[in-house]
Amino acid sequence: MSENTNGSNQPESSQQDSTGPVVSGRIINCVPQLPYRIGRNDKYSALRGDDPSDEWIMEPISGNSALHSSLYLLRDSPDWEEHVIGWTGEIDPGNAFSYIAPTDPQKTAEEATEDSKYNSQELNEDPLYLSKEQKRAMAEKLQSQEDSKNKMTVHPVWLLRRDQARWRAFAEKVVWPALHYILNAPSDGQQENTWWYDYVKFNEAYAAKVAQIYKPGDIIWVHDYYLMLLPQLLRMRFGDAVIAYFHHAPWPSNEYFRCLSKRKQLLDGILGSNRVCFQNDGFARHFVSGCKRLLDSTSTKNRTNTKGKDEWLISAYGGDVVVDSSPTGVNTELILRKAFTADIDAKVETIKAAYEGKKIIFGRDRLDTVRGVVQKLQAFESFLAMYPEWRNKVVLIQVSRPTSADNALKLEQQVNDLVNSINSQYGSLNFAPVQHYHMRIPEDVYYSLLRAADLCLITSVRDGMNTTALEYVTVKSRSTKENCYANPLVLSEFSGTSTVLKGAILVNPWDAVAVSKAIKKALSMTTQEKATLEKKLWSKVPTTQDWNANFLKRMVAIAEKKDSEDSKITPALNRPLLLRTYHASKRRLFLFDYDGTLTPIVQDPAAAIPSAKLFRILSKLAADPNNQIWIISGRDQKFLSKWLGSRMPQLGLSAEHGCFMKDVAAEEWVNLTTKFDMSWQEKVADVMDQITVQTPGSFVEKKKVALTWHYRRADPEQGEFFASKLKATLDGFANDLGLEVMEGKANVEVRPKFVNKGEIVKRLVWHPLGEKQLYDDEGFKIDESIPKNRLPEFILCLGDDFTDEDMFSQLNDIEKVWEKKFPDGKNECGHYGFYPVTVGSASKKTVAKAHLTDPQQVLDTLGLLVGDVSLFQSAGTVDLDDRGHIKDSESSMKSEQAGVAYNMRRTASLKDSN
Ligand SMILES: O=P(O)(O)OC[C@H]1O[C@H](O[C@H]2O[C@H](CO)[C@@H](O)[C@H](O)[C@H]2O)[C@H](O)[C@@H](O)[C@@H]1O
Ligand SMILES: [Mg+2]
Repeated sequence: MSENTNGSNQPESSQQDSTGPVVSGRIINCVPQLPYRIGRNDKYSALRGDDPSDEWIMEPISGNSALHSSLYLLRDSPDWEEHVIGWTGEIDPGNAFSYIAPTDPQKTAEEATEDSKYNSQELNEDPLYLSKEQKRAMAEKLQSQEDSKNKMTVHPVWLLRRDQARWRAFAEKVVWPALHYILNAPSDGQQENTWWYDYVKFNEAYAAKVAQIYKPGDIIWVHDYYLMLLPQLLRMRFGDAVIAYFHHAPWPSNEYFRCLSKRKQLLDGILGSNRVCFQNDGFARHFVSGCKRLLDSTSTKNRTNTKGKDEWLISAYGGDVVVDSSPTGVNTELILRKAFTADIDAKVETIKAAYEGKKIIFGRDRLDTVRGVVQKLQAFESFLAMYPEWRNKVVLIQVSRPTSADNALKLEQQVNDLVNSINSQYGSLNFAPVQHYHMRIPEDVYYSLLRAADLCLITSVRDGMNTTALEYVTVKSRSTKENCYANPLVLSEFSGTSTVLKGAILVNPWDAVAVSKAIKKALSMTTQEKATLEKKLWSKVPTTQDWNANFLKRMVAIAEKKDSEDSKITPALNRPLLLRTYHASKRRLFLFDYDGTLTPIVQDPAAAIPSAKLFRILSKLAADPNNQIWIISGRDQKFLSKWLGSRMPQLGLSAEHGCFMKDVAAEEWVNLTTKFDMSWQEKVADVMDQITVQTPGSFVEKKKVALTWHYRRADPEQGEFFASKLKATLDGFANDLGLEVMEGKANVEVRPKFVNKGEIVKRLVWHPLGEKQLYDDEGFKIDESIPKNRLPEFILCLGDDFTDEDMFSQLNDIEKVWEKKFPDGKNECGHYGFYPVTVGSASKKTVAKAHLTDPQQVLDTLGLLVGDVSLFQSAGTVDLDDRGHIKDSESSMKSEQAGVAYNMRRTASLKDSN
């Protein structure tokens, strides 16, 4: 199958008209980790001669209950065939290696020492060599964990290198803190770069896995911040795919998100999706705002449904990405079934009896800084201080799940100190008012505590969706003798859950006095008040069933709509493919816009001068005699000559949006507008001057032909307002004068209509590459007799703005002509080597076939072509082996050989011990 110029391995036509079914009925769920823990069973199973796959145990893991219950419900749904792709998590090698050469009483001390040395080295070097057969056996075993009638197929992502925690590092140590309003300490960034490298590879491993099973019409559902790059990696491969990204965690204000060094790459990665969904409107709004500020995206807002939910359309890279919210829920049916059994009734009775005469406040949180355990304890201490009448009458049972966070020990210490302080002040020999359990508790104990509780207290300072709150309200909805029906919930207003349980007693966890008052209020509520509150909350608990159904319903609608022409998504440029085509071609033409493409946009137009890096890369490109480079800009001749032409005469230049041209290696400029009446300039300048007076900070750039009104330094709202006013005024007479009015980046430009960047592109492409440009007074005519082998065979055209669309559409038109004229002239990838690529997302729609995020990515991409930047630095599409090494690299081969050797030794050792 041929690859098209954006690198999808679907035929080009399939990007235009969907070839597969709109929806296939299959969901590919990409989750950060499979819902199982995998580890060695025991060291003896192999010795017993059992099947090697029996050495492994796989057990369901707790945590992330919303996501896991969604996976299980979809598995049982008659409407969908579910595929789950997920990392195995850290595989526990257990004691596996001690039996390679078990200590043999017959051996000498020296031999035994040798053995243990050998074994410990093995363990340290790579405890996780699994042969292909073992991996297959484990995958089958994972599959068989599910019941036989299920329709869920599990596809493990194996990443078996040493230090398996590396795969989490960037997500957990860099992204997670920013999402939770925590700023990391300043650093030289070296370690972060290593983590980033692993993060990219982690995402790429998923992309490779999806590619193995993807069929047109599948819905790909990517979950959470470990996989932010995956949507874009998939978009590069499957231009037509229906991709959703659901962000389970909170999304921060841009003031925090923008502190991440990889902020643009992360946003860019997510925006490969058709839909980006959050737990609530607030998070979605922050995301939209971040995209506007960091990527220069535009957005429109719709109020979509009767529930008053907001929905945005972000125009990113030429396509519309839906941004909305849909809170995850819990499986209320299952919870009620599990929480109300005879066994749990008995456990509730026991708990109640243990704290007879006392009210039970319950909390269960992960022990990290954002779950607010410290705040909770401080508030409880204040409560006992403020309300002495409650002393000895209330107990706080706090279950804190351990974490491996860097600061876990410090936090544990702080929590222990607080618990000790409260218990020593307000407790006695018989009773400690805080019962703190720093552990995971089994599900039955958890349900028993939820049922026994008189109050649930959640004081997190930041979370996406707190399922404990939802589970508590669910359990309290049932009235039984032991259940303490309708007991209330005190909930932090900073928890994502507060946006769905708006009726709960909401508190600011930073205000210990307010929380104390809320505890008092909750504990003093009458039965009637409690029942009313519970009724209100229970009706709002989102269920996983509804979440799945609504989410997928919307995705189906998006899949159906995406076929309409106005909602195409432009994928990221496939740089490996670009590089391949570049190397395989000789007659190469580069057509570059300048501002916003080769240089970043800055406040002052005069300050946007070329960087040393740009010169270095352009010089290297131009040094290859097969390359011809043109800068096609809105800038005037003076600027282009001064900053580019004088330093690199080998560049071709076009100024003022196609009004002037200077041929490659020539000195003189040619004016293509000599025959045009220029009296319009005065009229346009007058109108612009009037608007300038009304818009402080704005100014007019008067070029030889074109005029540009700039408002970047004006107040943004005022600038936008007067820009549209100016455009409307100019549009009123532009057509009659043969002018075009263009809205650019914080500017409004006017030039004669008959010249544009597209006309220049037409002239350059329909021209024997390397020959002098000829001009005559009759204007430019296409010479269709030029043989294909003298025309360019690689054209990279880059531009960021509205005016650059003329270049892209010209290339698209020429491509169509060539399809007819040179049907056999395609390259080995099945196209003509045309790469119309937009930079960023200033214009809402683009006819470009691919995008690059910003000028930095442009330079990286050009650097890639001249060998300055490695493929990896230029980001994306590196195939990995199962251990996370780059496929076919030296380290991959070494690792493979070591694995084979290891397995041989192991087998021999097992034989010996039998
Ligand atoms: O076709 P281009 O090479 O992209 O040039 C388009 C216009 O770019 C310049 O203005 C823009 O860039 C400035 C510097 O970053 C920025 O301050 C301004 O807000 C942008 O509109 C230039 O001044 C114009 O003459 C070009 O037509
Ligand atoms: Mg530009």
